[in-house]
Formats: sequence, C-alpha cells, structure tokens
Amino acid sequence: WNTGPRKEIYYEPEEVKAAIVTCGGLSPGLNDVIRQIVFTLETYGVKNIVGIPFGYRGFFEKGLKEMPLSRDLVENINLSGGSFLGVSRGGAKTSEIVDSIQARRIDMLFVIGGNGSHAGANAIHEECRKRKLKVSVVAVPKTIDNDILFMDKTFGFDTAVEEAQRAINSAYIEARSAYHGIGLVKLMGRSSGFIAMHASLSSGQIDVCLIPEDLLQKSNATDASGNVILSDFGVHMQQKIKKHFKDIGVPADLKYIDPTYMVRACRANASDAILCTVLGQNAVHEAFAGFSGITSGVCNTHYVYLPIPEVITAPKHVNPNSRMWHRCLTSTGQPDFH
Ligand SMILES: Nc1ncnc2c1ncn2[C@@H]1O[C@H](COP(=O)(O)OP(=O)(O)OP(=O)(O)O)[C@@H](O)[C@H]1O
Ligand SMILES: O=P(O)(O)OC[C@H]1O[C@](O)(CO)[C@@H](O)[C@@H]1O
Repeated sequence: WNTGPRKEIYYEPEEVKAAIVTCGGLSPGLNDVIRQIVFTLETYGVKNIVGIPFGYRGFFEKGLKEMPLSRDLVENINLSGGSFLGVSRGGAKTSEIVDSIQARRIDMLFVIGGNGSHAGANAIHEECRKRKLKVSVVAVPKTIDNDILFMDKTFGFDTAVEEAQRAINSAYIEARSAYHGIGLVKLMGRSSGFIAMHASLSSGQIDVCLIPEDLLQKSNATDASGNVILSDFGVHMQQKIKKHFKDIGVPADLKYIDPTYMVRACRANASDAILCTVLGQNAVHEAFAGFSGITSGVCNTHYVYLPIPEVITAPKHVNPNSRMWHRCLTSTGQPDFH
C-alpha cells in the first residue's frame, strides 16, 4: 500500500490513546523513530501518548509503569543512542499483553523491533481481532542486521556500516605496522552478513570477508526470545589463525577487535535519521488510516506498508550468488569459498 496521510481518518485524535514499545536489541535510530511518532501523533491532535518501558515486558511486569510522552519530553532524545524507553528480549505472553492493552484502553500500538518483535506484534493484532478490540497494531522494522525481508534497508544499518569503518581502519593500521601483522574484526549480523559485506565494500582495507551465511556454528542454547545463540566466531577465528601460524612455525601478530556493542549503541547517522523520520511519520499515518497488523518500510526505493506475516516468513540473507557478494569478492581479492 501507498504510505502517507489519508483524507479520511479512522480515529478521533482527541479520543486516542497511543502507546510506543521498543523490543529486541538496540539499533541506532530507535530514539529518532520514537520522537517522530510522538511529533506526528501530536500534529494529528493526540494528547494521550505513552511509552511502554523495556519492550513487551513493560506490559505485564510489576513495577514497570507506562511513561507519558510529549514533544517537549522527546525533543532531544535523538541526540543519543539506545532507546529512551528501554528494550528487552523474551517475555512474549500475548494474552497478558492484550489484557494490559485492554485495561489501559490503548487504541494504537507502535511496535519498533525486528523479526521477533514483528511476530509478537502480529500475535497481538490477531488476539485484538479475536476479542473484537479496535486497536491498530503497527510496526516499524528495526534491525541493525538488515535481515528483514523485502526491506531495502532497515534503520541503524547504515550507521553500523559507517561505524564499523573505525574498527576496520584500526585493525588495518595495527596489522600494517606490526611484523607479520594480522587484523581481525568481528561485526554483528546474527545469521545475515550484510554489515560485514557492506563494511568490507566501503572500507577497501579488507583482504577477506567472512559472512555467517557460510559459517554458522549453531549451539543448542537460546536467548530469552528463543533465538539460537551462535558461538563466538570471532574468538574461534582468532584461536584458529594463531594455531595455524604456530603449527607452520611462522610468527604472526594478530590483533582482534570486537566493536559490536560500540557500533550498536551509536546515535543514528544522517541517512538513518532521515529514514527514521519517514518511517516514524508513516507509522502514525498508517494507524490513523485504520490499518493493523502492518509494518512500514522502504522496498525497491518506495516507502510502503506491508502485511507483517509476509515480512516474517524468514530472515533475509546475503545471497552468495548475488552481484553484490561477487562485487565484494572482487574488491577484497579473496577466493570464492563456495
Ligand atoms: N514468535 C513470536 N511470537 C510472539 N512474540 C515473539 C516471537 N518471537 C519473539 N517475540 C518477542 O518479541 C520480542 C523481541 O524479539 P527478539 O528478542 O527476537 O528481537 P527482534 O525483534 O528479532 O530484534 P533483534 O533484531 O534486535 O533481535 C521479545 O520480547 C520476544 O519475546
Ligand atoms: O547481545 P544481545 O543484545 O542479545 O544481541 C545480539 C544480537 O542482536 C543483534 O545485534 C541484532 O539483532 C544481532 O546481530 C546479535 O546477534
């Protein structure tokens, strides 16, 4: 569907109670989205806007209270990284969340999160329909990993690629200056290597880029949300490289940098800040148009609304047969390991 404001709106702004929740891990730009949702709601005339603290947990965990939000309060939150509302994983209890939505008389729920949060948002939407509650549940895709289907990019990704350059450059300088130096940098991406691929393409200082599409080492452990915990491949590589050079009797001075949480906690860069602004505003137009169970994003250069079930069928991966991955291989000069 086309995005943007509609001539006819489904809600009477003065009667609306709107809630915002941020779930999953951090991504640069979360505060920019919260801020734009609040600004746009106020522009429509909504007076009752609240933030749900610490993800879905804020709906049912004792001691967590909703936060009244206003333009004055959120004016400057985009100046820092993180989430003004807090985030969390786990604790997805759909019926308790909907009980809480009902008790708080929420009409619009804005869920800012990744694949898991979208699955949660869809479950909340379904449960609201089942109970015949007139609640618009709309999502804004957030993932530093850029692993949401159909989206050209998700906010935070550009910032992550840019911020990763600092770590790559430091590793490069250390490696160049050391006798038999090697620099190793670990970047985030869970099961999708978009950050690594784009950071390699943009840096030009990389000799080998490895992506999880090739290298996944699964364990049986899961995090609070049920995501499989992958073993630390950076540490694994560090040990393997050291052992290899020891075994062949060649000195190697390996410097390992893991900048992952420094990258994730950054403030959004200019291009992500613009994306967040558009997505935040579109989410509010989406809710006022009466949509629910829908997410907004940028797909094939167009801003669009998409049904949540379509975008969560699977995470998006780097296609090892794609032009982009082959451009990366050409740029680094590494062999194709396939
Ligand atoms: N299938 C699901 N149904 C309902 N809720 C879910 C589901 N999967 C995850 N959730 C809930 O959504 C929230 C966020 O999930 P998760 O921790 O997987 O992060 P995410 O949204 O995928 O973001 P990130 O990209 O940072 O990992 C958690 O509170 C989790 O319990
Ligand atoms: O350590 P945390 O907060 O559970 O998050 C780690 C995961 O979150 C992400 O940054 C984003 O989803 C992944 O790349 C990573 O695997």
